[in-house]
Amino acid sequence: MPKVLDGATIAAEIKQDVAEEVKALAARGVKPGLAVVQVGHVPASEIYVRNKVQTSKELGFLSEHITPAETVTTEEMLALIATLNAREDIDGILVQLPLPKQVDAKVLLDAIAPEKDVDGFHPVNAGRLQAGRQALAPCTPAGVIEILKRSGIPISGANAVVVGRSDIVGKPAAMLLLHENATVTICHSKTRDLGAVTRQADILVAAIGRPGFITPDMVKPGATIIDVGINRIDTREEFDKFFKGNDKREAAFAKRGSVLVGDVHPAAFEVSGAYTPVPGGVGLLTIAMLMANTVRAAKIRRGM
Ligand SMILES: Nc1nc(=O)c2c([nH]1)NC[C@@H]1CN(c3ccc(C(=O)N[C@@H](CCC(=O)O)C(=O)O)cc3)C=[N+]21
Repeated sequence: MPKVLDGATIAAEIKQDVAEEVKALAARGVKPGLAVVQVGHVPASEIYVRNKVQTSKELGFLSEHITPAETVTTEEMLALIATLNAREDIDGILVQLPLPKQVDAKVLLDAIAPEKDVDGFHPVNAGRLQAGRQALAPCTPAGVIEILKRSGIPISGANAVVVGRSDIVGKPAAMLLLHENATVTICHSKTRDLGAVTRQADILVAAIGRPGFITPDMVKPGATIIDVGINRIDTREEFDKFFKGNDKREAAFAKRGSVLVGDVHPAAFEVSGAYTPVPGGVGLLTIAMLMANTVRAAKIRRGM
């Protein structure tokens, strides 16, 4: 039976560590400050943002939830970011994605002061990460490394295969794995004979954004699978592709009319030695690492 790498347990450990650091900072008169900017009402953003704001409050941060209207302009957003950049009490700025189409997301993300960029999306942080300098790394890939380390899965010397090359997940995950001395391969939609490559993986990171894309034949028996995908399934046909005969998921589907599935087909997990479930895996780590990044940003920026 494969081992389930429980995101909730590991996230709780990280948050415990962050809480200790917050206590030590408080003794020195410092409170980490996080500003979460949420534009308009993207249904998917509601849960995530609520979770981020709530967690930062629980940990004793100064927490600000800023909610510009759906109709906000790029100029207005730039003015907001300039204000947050200048504020002494704010250590981290997060602009929740996606943004409405009249707002130029790239221009905005590039305007966030790199030392306050707790998402690790700024090109300066991407460059620092790749150059092996002190950097704020993107939260999801940082969470992937934490899961592996805290679960005692050896990274050094392992064959790590990352499927997906996004700037937010795939690329930085590959870089972080490389820094941990894995032998890293990045695959994508043009990769020839993808299964032959993924079957070499001791650590398989799935960050494609397509439900159940990784099938059992693509997995080396005993491999560790980290499933980064979060896809909502809301038709019976799709449901049956992944969860036919699964009573627990059936109940969830009946209750809410939808369920989440990762980028890995549930049957592929059965071939693995250990895997992160969806939900309850990497997503929870993303939030915990945002908290860790904010404390780190506070310490660096305040010279501590
Ligand atoms: N600037 C920015 N930074 C982000 O980090 C960012 C973003 N924009 N836009 C959207 C994505 C998505 N994201 C998630 C965070 C937590 C869960 C999470 O907690 N998931 C839980 C619950 C999932 C559920 O029940 O819906 C789980 O996987 O178990 C998922 C996804 C952060 N993102």
